[in-house]
Amino acid sequence: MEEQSAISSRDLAIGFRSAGRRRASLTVADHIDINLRRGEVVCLLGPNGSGKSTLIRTLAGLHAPLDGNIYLSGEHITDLSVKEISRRVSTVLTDRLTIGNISVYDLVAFGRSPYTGWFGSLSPEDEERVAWAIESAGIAHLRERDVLHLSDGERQKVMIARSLAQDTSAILLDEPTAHLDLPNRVATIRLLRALAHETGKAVLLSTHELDLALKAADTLWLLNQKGRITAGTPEDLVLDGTFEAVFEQAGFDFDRSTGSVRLHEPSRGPVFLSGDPTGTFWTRRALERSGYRVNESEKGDIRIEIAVNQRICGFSWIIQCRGDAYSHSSVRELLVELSRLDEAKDAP
Ligand SMILES: Nc1ncnc2c1ncn2[C@@H]1O[C@H](COP(=O)(O)OP(=O)(O)OP(=O)(O)O)[C@@H](O)[C@H]1O
Repeated sequence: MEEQSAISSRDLAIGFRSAGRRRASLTVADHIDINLRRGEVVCLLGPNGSGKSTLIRTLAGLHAPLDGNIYLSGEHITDLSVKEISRRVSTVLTDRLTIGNISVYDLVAFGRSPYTGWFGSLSPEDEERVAWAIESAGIAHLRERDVLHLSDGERQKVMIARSLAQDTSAILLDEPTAHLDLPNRVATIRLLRALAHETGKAVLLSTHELDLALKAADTLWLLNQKGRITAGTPEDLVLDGTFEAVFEQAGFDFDRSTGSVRLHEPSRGPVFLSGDPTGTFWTRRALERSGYRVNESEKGDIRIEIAVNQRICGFSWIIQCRGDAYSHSSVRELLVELSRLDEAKDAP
């Protein structure tokens, strides 16, 4: 529904204009018709250089489009003043901070400038919003620190807090989790999802973390190397093969059955696993790393049953191979046994 649209584009072309006559302008992507709706988290994925940052900057009004139209809450971006744009869209970009001698609190408070003016004083409501943004981003302990002396991850969270303080209907973030450790990545994604789903904001974030995007996004925008965007629900794009196609290049092997990237070409097996789901999951990982093809069907010489062993508060693995059974109590033992069985099979 158009009234739910925070940002949309029609026949948009993005790229870089030449500075002089001798250089041609670079079209990064064109014919872009997207709709970023309130209340949803969209992850923008694409190979290096496909144009994710350029798209984010263009949609935020920070970079001029080559052609086409951008609408913020239904209004053409060129009909809006800079202040009106900054009340509708906030950004968290990858640029390094060039200002120093300013505290985290003051930088986050700058997020209120579309409402107060650069030198305007904060109202009690503004202060409340800044305090909420600092608390939500988990940076209360950094309030008085100089922004120049923050770690990359801390700075990233401060920029997210500033964007929250800006209180816009759309939040656009370029690789917001790049410098964050796993707990902070999870916290940031949870926060962004809560903002979208509970307060109706539209969230667009670019990332190279395929797994995170597949789990976090309500909608994926896949930008391929030819500048084409395909939008859809993550699972639909995996099942119809679009997801793999976008990253198609030698050595990239996405396993649709597990939703993860395969690092190793299987050369042994197949092995059939059954039993406890947690044990099966981790056993599969170890087997695939060791070059085994793990099979869904019961066909094959080797079958492994994984059970929870109450007596030792752990797991046990029973290998059934050519009429014999072998019992083991660790993945390491299991791998050694499988190697031995492999060698025995190949022996003359
Ligand atoms: N200032 C510029 N002038 C000319 N071309 C540029 C400029 N900045 C980026 N490009 C080119 O535009 C294309 C898109 O770049 P962009 O940074 O948007 O890609 P990206 O998908 O964000 O890449 P990455 O995943 O590596 O961060 C690339 O080919 C890049 O070389």
